[in-house]
Formats: sequence, structure tokens, C-alpha cells
Amino acid sequence: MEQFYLNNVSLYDTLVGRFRPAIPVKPDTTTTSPSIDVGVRIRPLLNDENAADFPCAVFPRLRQPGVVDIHDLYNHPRKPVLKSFAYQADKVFDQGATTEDVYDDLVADLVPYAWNGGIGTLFAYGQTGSGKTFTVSQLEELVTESLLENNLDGEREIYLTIIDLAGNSAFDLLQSRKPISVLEDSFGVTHLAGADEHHVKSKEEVRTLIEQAASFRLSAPTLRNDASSRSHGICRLRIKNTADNSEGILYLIDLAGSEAARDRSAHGLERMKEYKEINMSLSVLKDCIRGRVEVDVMSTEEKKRRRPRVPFRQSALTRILKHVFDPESGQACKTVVLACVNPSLADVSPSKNTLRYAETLRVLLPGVGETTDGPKPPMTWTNAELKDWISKNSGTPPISPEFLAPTGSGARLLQLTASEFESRCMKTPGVTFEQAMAFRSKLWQLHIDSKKSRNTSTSTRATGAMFSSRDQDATNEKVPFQKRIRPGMIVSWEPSAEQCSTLGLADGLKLAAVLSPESVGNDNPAGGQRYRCALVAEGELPEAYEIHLWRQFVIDAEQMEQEAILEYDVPTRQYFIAV
Ligand SMILES: Nc1ncnc2c1ncn2[C@@H]1O[C@H](COP(=O)(O)OP(=O)(O)OP(=O)(O)O)[C@@H](O)[C@H]1O
Repeated sequence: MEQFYLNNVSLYDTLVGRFRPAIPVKPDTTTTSPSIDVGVRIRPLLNDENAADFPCAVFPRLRQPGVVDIHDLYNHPRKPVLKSFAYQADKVFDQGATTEDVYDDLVADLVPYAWNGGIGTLFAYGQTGSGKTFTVSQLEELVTESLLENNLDGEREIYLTIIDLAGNSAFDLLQSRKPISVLEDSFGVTHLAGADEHHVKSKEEVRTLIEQAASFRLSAPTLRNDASSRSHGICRLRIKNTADNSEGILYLIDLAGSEAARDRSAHGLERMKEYKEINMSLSVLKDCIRGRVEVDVMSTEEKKRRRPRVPFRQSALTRILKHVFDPESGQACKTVVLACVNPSLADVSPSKNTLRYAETLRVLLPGVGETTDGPKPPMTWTNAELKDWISKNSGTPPISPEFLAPTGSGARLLQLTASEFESRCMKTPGVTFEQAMAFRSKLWQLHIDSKKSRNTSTSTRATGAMFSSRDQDATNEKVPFQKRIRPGMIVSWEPSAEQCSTLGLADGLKLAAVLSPESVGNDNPAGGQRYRCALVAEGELPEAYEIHLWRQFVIDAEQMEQEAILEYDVPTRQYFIAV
């Protein structure tokens, strides 16, 4: 893949230069929970990355603060195609931002919060080599500096502990990696038994301790980062108010790096096991962060009725942070998640994962934000609405609605075969095949998004509810499979050897999304019905799928084996097979 990117750098730059958001992300009118802030830090390209000639693939959107575009290049059989993704965060720090900027805009609020008895937590999340350790170690100094010198009200004693958590084993980095135990007492309070707490009084002392801890951090080479951390680094600052014996806590957590698949393939079983453990703990962490924030926005009535549970017992990391996540703990919590990304095109895939992870942590407040069902779905458009949309959205030159949809509704247009759709588009002088194809993909994307958005309202977002490809009309289940093939259906199919090689299909289950009937006829020697389909490819999460609308092909009904039900999972933005 890297060679493919390198071979097409100038095409990539041209396409990115021409990129205009097709459907701009709506202005972020949503109100998110005040107990969590999600930031993105895009680190600069490093010297070796510049030397390798990989272009930048991650761009903060200048006119829409908080929106980040990521551009990937896909190896389409006709020619490489640019595929762009937009993600929303609360704050974005571009390559020129300093850690002081990150501190001022995202982290500084945690300091008075913890000073006054709350629990403030920062998580730095991201792929290996994306800048987590670089950022967290500088933040540790900035935070302690403010605690020690910022003249906040009252007197406090500050105690520093720095530990390393690898799998279920914890080590004290301020005692030369001495093993320590994570224990829960009979009151359910978690303790780091054996860990030292340093009563710190000056920033110089803190700097020395941080350097000492860094030198004991577990690291192993991965392809991505020669000094990669495979463990979670936890820096805890306990802030004790001696006047009333109360205390607040500040956690700065440098999470283990999430690796890309190509890194994994180069390592042995031991590293694979570690990788699995890291991913599992990151996934539990996501559920706990979201769970706790969702509990915070529930009314007392709702809490009583639903008795919410946050799954903090499922990993060692979240057990250590029990008082951050346990709704019963009663302590006020504020969380900041900083998603770190490497902007290189070579790392585009893990960068998408990181931003998707971060985006799912933004919890919308009930009753505000996305309260509508999103834009009106194309399936419900009248002919006048359809014509209006075509003339405003079909690119340059605009495709004439009189040629494409002289009569008929949005539903009718979605039922056209691809060739009919494209030939109608090309009746407009100057419209190329590529423009027609891209415009058809855009219409289908809108159709699919409109289905998703009905499942992305506040309540479903909170529960992660899904959109399903299942036929709404249950009576159709009795109709034989070949007779109920319909647009939108997901099918498993048996490709020919030629299809396998043109589409680059690997072993395993082959799925396709049926888009429209293709003309029956001479080009099909078997004479049966053929369908234009989009590729359903494996997603970036285990067992997940993505629909690649831009990778279209035609298959015979005879090649289709059976219907598969895919469900769209809002938080992860991926499809999963329904059981
Ligand atoms: N904002 C930045 N400015 C300059 N260099 C940076 C920046 N962020 C990171 N780097 C450099 O990038 C490299 C990788 O950063 P770092 O070690 O912090 O990554 P990481 O995400 O902690 O990786 P891992 O998960 O493998 O530990 C380091 O050489 C670091 O100095």
C-alpha cells in the first residue's frame, strides 16, 4: 500500500488541492457534556517521514473549528480515487501548536478542578509514534508547575506517583520498576499497594522524577516507533487539603500505543497477545468514559430507574481508575481525551481509527443538539426537490435535472440502473463518466447517511443503537432468496477467479451491497438477472465491515448465496453482521 501511495503522490496532492467538502459537516451546534472534552493533536511530520516523501493526509478545517478532514487514496480499478473522511472534536491543535497551547486550551481547567476536590483525568490516545509521550511528559511538568506556583486559593500538599501498567502487572516507575499490586479493600476502594508517593515541593524536583520515570518505562521496538510504549503510563497527583483533610486527584495517562496491522504482522505471538490486551483495555476504557459521562447527564429519576452500570471491572486500567468511573463513587469528575495523530499518508488508516475513537467519546446532552432526523432522506424527495438537489450538488458542469430526472421521485432515481443513471447524466454537454459515477455515489451516500442519521439522534447515540439492512417487510422473508434481491440488500457471494483478482479480494467471507438491477441481456451469457453492487470490505475493527460505495462491480444473481444482515453501529461507524 505504501508503494501505491508513493507512486501517486502528485495525483494525491492534486486531488487534495481540489477537495471541497461535498456535504459540509453541519456547524457544530451540538452541546456535549461539560464533564468531557475531546481534543485532537496533529503532530508535525518528522524528518524521516519528510524524507520518505509521504504527503500530509490530516487537515484541520479552517472554517469549521473542531472538524478534521482525513484524505485517503483508494486503488480503484479505473484510477486511484480520493476518499475523504471528516471527524468532529471539541478542539483541534494543528502541527504548529505547542504543548503550552494544548495545556492552555484543553488541560488547564483540570487544575483548579482537582485543587478543589474533584478528579481531573487526561487520557492521551493514539497510534504508536503519534506523540502521546511527547505531549504527556510536557503536560506533567506544566500541570505540576501550575499546582505549585499558580497561587490558587488555600494551602495544599501535592503527592506524585508514577506507575506503569502492562497487562495486569503494575510497576512503580519511581522505585526502579518495583512490582506493585492493585488491591481493592473491603470498602471497594482501589489501592496501589507498594507504590511510593513523593511529596513534591518544587518544579525542579518534579522534572527529575518525571525523567527518572521515563527511563524506567517499558518499551519495545515496533516498526512505527523505536521507543514505543506497550504499557499505560499513569501519573497521579494527589492534592491534599490539610485544612479539612479532603483531597482531589489529577491523573495524566499516556495510553499504550494502538498499532497498525502492518506493525502487528512483523511481530511474534507474545507481541500479538500484548496487542490484544492493549486493544481490549482501550475498548473497555472507551465504554467506561462514555458510560460515566452518560451517567453524569442523567437525571436522578433516570438513574434510579435505569440503575446504570459502568464496566470498570473489566480491565486493570479501569479498575485502578475505579473512582473515576464508578457512578457510586460520588466524586465529581472531569475528563479530557487528547487524540494524537501522525499526519503522514502512510499512517492514514490508524489515524482514522484514532479520530473515530475520539469522536465516539463526545456525549451529546439529552434534548439538545441533533434533535431532528437529519436532512430529508432522498427516498422521500418529490420531483421538484430532486431537481433542486441535482442542480445544486452535481458539480461542474451542473448535470441537467431535465435529462437525469425529468419526472419521478427520489425513490425512482435510486432504482435506476447504474448505466441508465450515467448515460442520462452524460446527456448534459461536458459531463464525463467519472463525474456521473461520482455523482451517483454521492446520491447513494446521502441515502445511506439519511438512514444512519435517523439512528443517530441523541438517545440512540447514547445507547449505540444500530441501523439494520434487514427488509422492513417481514413477510418477504418467506419469498425465495433469488426472488427477493432488492437494492440495499447485503448478500454473500462467490466471486470468479477474475473478480477476485480485479477486486483484490482476500480469503474469507465475500459480501456485497446490492445497489440496482443491471440491464439483463446480451452481455450475460447465462441470461439471468445481474446486479450492480458495492463492495462490503472488512472494517478496521475486528468483525466489522465498511461499505465501499465507490468500488462498484456487477454480479450475477446466481453468484449470490444468501442474505446477510448488517447492522450499523453508530459509535464505531462500522457495520457488524447481525446474529
Ligand atoms: N508535537 C511534536 N513536535 C515535534 N516532535 C514530536 C511531536 N510529537 C511527537 N514528536 C516526536 O515523534 C516521535 C514519537 O512521539 P512519541 O514517542 O511521543 O509517540 P507515542 O505516541 O508516545 O508512541 P508510543 O505509543 O509508541 O509510545 C518522537 O520522536 C517525538 O519526539
